[in-house]
Amino acid sequence: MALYRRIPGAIAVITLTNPPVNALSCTVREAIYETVKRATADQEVKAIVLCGANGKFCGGADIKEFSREMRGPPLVPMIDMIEESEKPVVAVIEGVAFGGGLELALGCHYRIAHSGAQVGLTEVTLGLLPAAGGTQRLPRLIGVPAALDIITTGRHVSAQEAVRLGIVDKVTDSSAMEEAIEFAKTVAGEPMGPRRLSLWTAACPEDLDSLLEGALVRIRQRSRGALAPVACVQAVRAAASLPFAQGMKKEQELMAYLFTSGQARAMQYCFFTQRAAARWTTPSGASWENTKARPVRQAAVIGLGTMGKGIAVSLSRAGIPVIAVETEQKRLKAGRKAVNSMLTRESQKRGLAEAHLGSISFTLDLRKLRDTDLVIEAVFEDMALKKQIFSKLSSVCRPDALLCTNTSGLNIDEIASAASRPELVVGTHFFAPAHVMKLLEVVCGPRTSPVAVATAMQLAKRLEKIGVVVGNCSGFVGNRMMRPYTEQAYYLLEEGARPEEVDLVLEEFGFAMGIFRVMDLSGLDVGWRSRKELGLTGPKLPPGTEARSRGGKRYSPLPDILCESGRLGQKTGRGWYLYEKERVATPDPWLQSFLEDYRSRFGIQSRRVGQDEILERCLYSLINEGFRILQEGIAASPEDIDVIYVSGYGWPRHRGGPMFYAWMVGLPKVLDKLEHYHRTHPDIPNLAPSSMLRKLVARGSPPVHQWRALIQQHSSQL
Ligand SMILES: CC(C)(COP(=O)(O)OP(=O)(O)OC[C@H]1O[C@@H](n2cnc3c(N)ncnc32)[C@H](O)[C@@H]1OP(=O)(O)O)[C@@H](O)C(=O)NCCC(=O)NCCSC(=O)C[C@@H](O)CCCCCCCCCCCCC(=O)O
Repeated sequence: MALYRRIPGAIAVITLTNPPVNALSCTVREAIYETVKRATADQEVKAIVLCGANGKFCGGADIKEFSREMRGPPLVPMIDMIEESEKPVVAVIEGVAFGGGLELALGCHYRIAHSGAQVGLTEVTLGLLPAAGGTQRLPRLIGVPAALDIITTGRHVSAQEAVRLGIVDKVTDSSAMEEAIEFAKTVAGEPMGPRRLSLWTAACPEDLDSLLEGALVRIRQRSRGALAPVACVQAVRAAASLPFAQGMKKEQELMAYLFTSGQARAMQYCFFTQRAAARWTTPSGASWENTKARPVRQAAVIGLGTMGKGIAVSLSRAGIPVIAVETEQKRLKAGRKAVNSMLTRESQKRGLAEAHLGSISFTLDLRKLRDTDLVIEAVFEDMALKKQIFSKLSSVCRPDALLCTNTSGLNIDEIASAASRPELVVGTHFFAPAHVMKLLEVVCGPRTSPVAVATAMQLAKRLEKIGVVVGNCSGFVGNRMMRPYTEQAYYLLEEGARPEEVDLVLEEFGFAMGIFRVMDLSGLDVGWRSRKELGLTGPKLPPGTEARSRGGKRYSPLPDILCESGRLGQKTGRGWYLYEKERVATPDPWLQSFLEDYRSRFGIQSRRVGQDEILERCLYSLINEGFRILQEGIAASPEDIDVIYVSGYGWPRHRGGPMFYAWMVGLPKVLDKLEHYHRTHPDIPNLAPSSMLRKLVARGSPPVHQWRALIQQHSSQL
């Protein structure tokens, strides 16, 4: 609703009241209409102040209403009505003014913000564009270039920047409300015509076309295939070139197109699932409701390799004092130098005062950890070494200290078996670079206690990461699903495709990088090491093993052969591509002839592999593994899998995540295609459709949010 009150000085105050973010729901819009009409009709009222309850102006349109039938008064005429008011309307921006919230404020004649407030036209992050006049009013207010940036990125703009750009008229460190009331009194009675943005012309650079073209290039690089940012550019072009009324018409047309696109639905799904994952409930019933996280006042990181350094920086940035441990003086010195320079860069970039950083001390002595609340071990992926460390930690640390292992796939239960209190052992799978990447897989072993999970999830929040609780299995959720996906990519090369063809298809789907470019970036030796560990190649491989088969299943030795010949990716200048200029991947003629030789050596008839087949085999095998993960209870819900993929594996947000995408494509189609590919390749068991997928198809392919109820509770590993 919106509350109305009259205060001395002939001011009407209208307060949007719809916790938690004062979203513009049907009821709120109705109330705004009514209260603005009342204020304009009241002879005693000379000016109107519009604010939000609980220190937040407005989080925009009510996103939940987008999936229902639209009811109530629309936003556009409501904002027009405010702008047309002869009495000045002053918006008080505290907390946030996002999306429709900022559009509402742009319809007001003045905007006064608190210094801690943020504004933004965030619709593009939901697969939409600002469709309550934002694409037309903002360019008129601050000029086309600045508005284009804000509208196409959806970024949050600080109050300081907002006043510099002219989005708000004034910023105050004290009460924005009091400031606005005093200000409203001074402008009461003035003509409002000059304050109506719809009457302004947008300041436009001479080279408008090249500005817009440049924006489209950046959009293609950042989010290839996403419709919303492109529509935003078109809407801003309309603001620059058309009268307001025609620009508004264009805005509405573009919105209608986006609104009914699957992309908007996918991105709104991402918005809600990310928040649902943070709420953390497991099928076994553990949740925030019944479990209290232990406070973390001091933490330790063991190992200052790439991951350990990033984790130490993350902890410090969250204001948590850290003890960093290494085994040798030389490594400790190098680690300290690297961490300190990372922190300096971080604080310069983010404008963090040193006082807000947690202190970091460096030591070779594990006994210094006796008072820490939480330890994150981040040494190499070596089970024996990790077990040795956990055994030592058990004797050194406090009995209630949480012991975390940063591993990308080792068995948490086995690591916990070396600790005296396995219930306090939890996996924390950070992603590289750990101080940048948002995802944290919180891995529960069979003995991990709810308190340990809650503490790790609370830590994720403090580190501003997206924590997702997963069960213990090789590769957990994310890496486990990557395996069949990567394997399909190798098989496609064996059958006739080229790395650049596979990558192009995946990049057109929306991944920032295709799988072969990703492998070159992270180093082919990472997978090689783990295949050697598993005895799939290298010295542990039994003599006489067939080159292209392991345990009766198809196997591709292609990546092993590349590694053996020293092609480890970008770091050696050669991998699946050639890197003559640093980081620039070019197709390598050597690889092409190597693949031809390989095919003829193994009698493989090379064929043209179509784009559909590339996409379907790569994605559906990954999705199929997702269904197996659900069936085994390794993930609590399909939404959790999708959050992991969107926030940690570059799955395009406008495709919602693998499980959501499967549902959008149609589960019967996914099943049908998997059956087809499995018939064609019976030696690839990953292509055999999982029983969970069959079950969902048999039940009529219910929407994703209903799958959780169908997952057998008793199989849950969580
Ligand atoms: C605001 C935040 C920054 C707050 O962050 P914080 O961390 O404090 O809290 P949470 O993020 O956890 O949120 C708390 C709680 O609130 C829920 N929530 C947040 N925002 C909204 C919202 N806008 N609507 C509904 N619910 C919201 C959130 O889910 C949490 O709930 P939970 O149950 O999980 O506790 C942060 O929340 C944030 O960033 N929010 C999103 C801000 C945003 O992006 N706003 C833009 C919204 S879209 C918009 O405004 C569109 C406008 O341009 C209006 C367009 C007009 C529409 C007209 C439609 C015409 C369609 C025509 C189609 C015709 C088709 C045809 O022809 O048929």
